[in-house]
Amino acid sequence: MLRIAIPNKGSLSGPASAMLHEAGYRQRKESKELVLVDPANEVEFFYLRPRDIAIYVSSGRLDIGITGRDLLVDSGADAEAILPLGFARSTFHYATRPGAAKGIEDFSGMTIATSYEGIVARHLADSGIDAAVVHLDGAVETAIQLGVAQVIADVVETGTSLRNAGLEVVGEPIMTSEAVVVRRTGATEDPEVDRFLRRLQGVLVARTYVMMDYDCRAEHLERAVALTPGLESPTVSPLHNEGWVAVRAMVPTVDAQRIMDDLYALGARAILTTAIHACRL
Ligand SMILES: Nc1ncnc2c1ncn2[C@@H]1O[C@H](COP(=O)(O)OP(=O)(O)OP(=O)(O)O)[C@@H](O)[C@H]1O
Ligand SMILES: O=P(O)(O)OC[C@H]1O[C@H](OP(=O)(O)OP(=O)(O)O)[C@H](O)[C@@H]1O
Ligand SMILES: [Mg+2]
Repeated sequence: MLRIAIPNKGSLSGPASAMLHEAGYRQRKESKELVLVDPANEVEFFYLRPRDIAIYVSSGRLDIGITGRDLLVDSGADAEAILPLGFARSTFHYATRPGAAKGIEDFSGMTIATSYEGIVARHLADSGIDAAVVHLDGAVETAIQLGVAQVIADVVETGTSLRNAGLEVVGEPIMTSEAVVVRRTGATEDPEVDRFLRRLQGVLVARTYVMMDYDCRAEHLERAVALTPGLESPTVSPLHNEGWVAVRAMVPTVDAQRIMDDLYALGARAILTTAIHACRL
C-alpha cells in the first residue's frame, strides 16, 4: 500500500485534498482525522504539517508527499520534487521599510526575521552577507514594527500583507514556489508511485485543457488543424455532407475563445468546447 503525506493545515491543505479527490482518492471528512486508508485505491494518507512532510519522506517511512517547494528546500531534507502541481504559487522575498536598504548588500549587520531560516541562511552565505537571522513562526511582517528585526524574508503572493505592513520588497526574488510531489532522493522506480503521478497528471491536464469539436470544409482543414494541433494529432472524421469534415482536438482552456473566433473566421461551424473530467495521456 502506497503511503502518502498530505498537508493537514494551511494554504496547501485544501487545494491538495481537492486535487486528490478529483483524482478519485478518498479524502477525510473532518480535520481531526490524521490517517485515512483508501483500500479501493491501495493508498494510505497521513495528514501532517506541511513543514514536516519532506522530513518524513526523506526518512523513507512514507513513500511520497505533497508540500511546497520552498518548504522542501528550507527543510534541507534528502528529498526531491518530482511533479509540480500548479497551486500555492508564491515567491520568496526580502522586504524592509522603504529606504531602509537599497539592496541586499545593505543587510550586513542587520537582523532578518523569517519562518524559512534554512533558505535565508543559505542565501545570505551564498551572497557573502553577514546578517543575523531570527526565527518566527508566522505573521513575520509585524516583526519590523515591533523592533525584532530590520528586514524580513517571507512568502509573497498578492503583496497585500507587505503593503498592509508598510514594507517593500528589496532585491530579486530568493525563490519561487508551488505545491510539489516529493520523493526521497534517489528512490527506486515504483509502479505504484507512477500510477499515483499519472492520476495527478490527469487532473492537471483536465484542468488546463478543453475538448474542442467543429465542422469545416475539407479545403480549409490544414489551416484549421494548424489552429488546433491537439496534443498528438487531431481526430478528423468525414461528415455525411460531402466536402465537410468533423475535427476533434484538445486545446488549452486559456486559448479556447480566441481559437473559436479564428475557426469561425475560417468558415468552421458547430464549434463546441466541452470540459475534460479526467484523462490519462
Ligand atoms: N498566501 C499564500 N499564497 C500562496 N501560497 C502560500 C501563501 N502562504 C503560504 N503559501 C505557501 O504555502 C506553503 C506554506 O504552508 P504552511 O501551511 O506552512 O503555511 P501557511 O499556509 O502560511 O499556513 P499557517 O497558517 O499554518 O502559517 C508554502 O509552500 C508557501 O509558499
Ligand atoms: O502576499 P500575500 O497575498 O499577502 O500572501 C503572503 C502572506 O500569506 C502568508 O501568510 P499567512 O496568512 O499564512 O499567515 P502567516 O504569516 O502566519 O503564515 C505568508 O506568510 C505571507 O504573510
Ligand atoms: Mg503562513
